[in-house]
Amino acid sequence: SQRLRSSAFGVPGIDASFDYVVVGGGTAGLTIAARLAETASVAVIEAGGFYQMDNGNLSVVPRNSLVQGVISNAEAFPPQPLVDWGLVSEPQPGAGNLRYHYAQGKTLGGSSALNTMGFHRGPKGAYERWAELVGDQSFTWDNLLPFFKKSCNLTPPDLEKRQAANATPVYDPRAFDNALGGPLQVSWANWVDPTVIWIAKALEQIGLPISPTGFNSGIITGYSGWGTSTIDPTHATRSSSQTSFLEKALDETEIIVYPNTQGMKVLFDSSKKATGVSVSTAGLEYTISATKEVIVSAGVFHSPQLLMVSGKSSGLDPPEGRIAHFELGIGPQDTLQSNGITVVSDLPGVGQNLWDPIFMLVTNQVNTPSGPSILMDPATSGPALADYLDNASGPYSSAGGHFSFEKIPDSMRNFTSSTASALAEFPADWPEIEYDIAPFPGPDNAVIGGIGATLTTLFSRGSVSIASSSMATQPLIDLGWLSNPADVEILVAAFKRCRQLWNTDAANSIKVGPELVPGATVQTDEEIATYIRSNLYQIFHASATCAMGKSSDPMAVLDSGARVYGVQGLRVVDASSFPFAIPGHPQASVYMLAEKIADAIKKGN
Ligand SMILES: Cc1cc2nc3c(=O)[nH]c(=O)nc-3n(C[C@H](O)[C@H](O)[C@H](O)COP(=O)(O)OP(=O)(O)OC[C@H]3O[C@@H](n4cnc5c(N)ncnc54)[C@H](O)[C@@H]3O)c2cc1C
Repeated sequence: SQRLRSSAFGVPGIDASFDYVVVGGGTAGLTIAARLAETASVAVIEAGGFYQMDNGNLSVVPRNSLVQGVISNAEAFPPQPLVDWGLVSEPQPGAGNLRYHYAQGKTLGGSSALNTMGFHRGPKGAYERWAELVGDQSFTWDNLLPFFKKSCNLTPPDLEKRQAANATPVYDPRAFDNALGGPLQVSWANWVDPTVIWIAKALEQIGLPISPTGFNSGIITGYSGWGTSTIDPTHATRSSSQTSFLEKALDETEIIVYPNTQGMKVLFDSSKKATGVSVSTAGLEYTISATKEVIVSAGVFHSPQLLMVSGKSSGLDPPEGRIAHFELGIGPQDTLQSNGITVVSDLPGVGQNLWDPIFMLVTNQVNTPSGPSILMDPATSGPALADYLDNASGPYSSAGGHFSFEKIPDSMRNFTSSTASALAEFPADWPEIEYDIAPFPGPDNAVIGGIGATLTTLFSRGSVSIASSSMATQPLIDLGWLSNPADVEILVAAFKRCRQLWNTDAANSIKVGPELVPGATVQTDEEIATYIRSNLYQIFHASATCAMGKSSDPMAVLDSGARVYGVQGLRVVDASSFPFAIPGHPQASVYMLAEKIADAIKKGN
């Protein structure tokens, strides 16, 4: 018989034991927990609650994902403490020496509940590189495709609702297999912004034709096109790991969730096997034990932090005569020791290798009707709301959904030889730039068109470290922005491409007045670089702070099964486990990885 929904939640303050304990009920965490719960007992420890209650329509309505204040990268961002961790970076010398707020979901669903819903898979070459770096052919595109497919369900585009003949999605349906019953909803938005349609035309005019396969078949570079989003098309609401994987698991398994509960330390026995997690719910501390494994899925900043401050033990031989409980950590020895933590596994790579793809914008005023102007004008905003509620279409139903990727064309590659040879190391199908189109509101109901360029080959590396031995203290985040001059060179070339885009016939037909930002005074490479350094944004694709790699790689943290080197019974499965930032948007790969590792665990690997 069906259990009560309320039976699915753990009782705070009471110790309990499960086969698997997953720390972090985010994108990867809920996916792996839901899959493991099909055959085992599983607890999920999540620091946040339900975003539908804690962030209302801001997290549910697609349009709002683009405009919610919490995605501001300003140090003085508008806080949303119930759904965002409020992380702020260390000053970034490469980017105006400013500190940047970096939104990260703190809710069941994690960042899949805060993101802008773009969904696509990376290029085949990126996964071949992953396979090479970890020495495991199960990471090649062909071998990963079943896990990509398993996670999601595709709904074909609704052309009647989209009402945009110039934005008809082209895709290869063989990239999906709905018969597998993947719970994540993937679809095309039921509305397309007219400004985006014009700029998409401009992209074609600079040499990026519409992709014949779409962006889920492992081919992305050299194409533009209408991409999929994690939107449930029935009501045009967000599909997150919570609405998909967790909902399914709550109905069909015995999964137990501890919401509003923070994992504070992983616990180990004397053989360095993870035995559970010390957790805290509103200050109440207790232990959730794992008879089989602890899986850390706390995201790109908190997973390395948790490894570094974990855990506690009374069983290991105490150093220097200390007895009973002492702090243990997994990570760089120096960092741990200076925070009074005893090293359980000296892994210098923990928190290192942070890839954070960055982007910058060139903007112009445009004369096209657009989401921002439609929703600001009372004459059109009411009908738009009715269209959303009645038909699941109109501006509220879309979070964007246009992708394009390229390598900088030969005619514009004035790179230094060191940058050129570094770029040549990337696989041939790995793009250097992604273009993102964003219409936003200007003064007097004007529409500003933004063409953004994101670096997808990235040479700068940041890091995550700790300021104390407690998870209650924010991690120290150095984003590393533009610390490598090659990134500046490539972004300068990308900036010029953005101007080329704005000077196509298509863009000229909607442009009003002179370039707004940065404007005509910025011309030389040096002026462009200066502009970029002080107008830089993250695209929230930070990855690879607990990178997988071969055991011979001193910076590797995880083996290809996502097991932490040097201890037993502990894996890290989330965007931190990637060896690099997958070019483009990562969430499809996060879901895939969680599916893959769940499958491996179930098969005893
Ligand atoms: C604003 C924004 C926009 C984005 N847009 C896109 C997009 O359009 N397309 C795309 O593909 N990707 C996008 N991304 C990136 C993508 O969403 C993330 O890469 C992905 O969701 C990361 O998944 P994860 O499992 O690694 O971490 P998360 O989903 O962030 O999950 C980590 C979870 O762990 C919890 N947690 C952390 N520490 C603890 C602890 N100690 N105890 C208990 N719980 C803990 C957190 O609360 C969170 O729920 C975006 C991200 C953001 C933030």
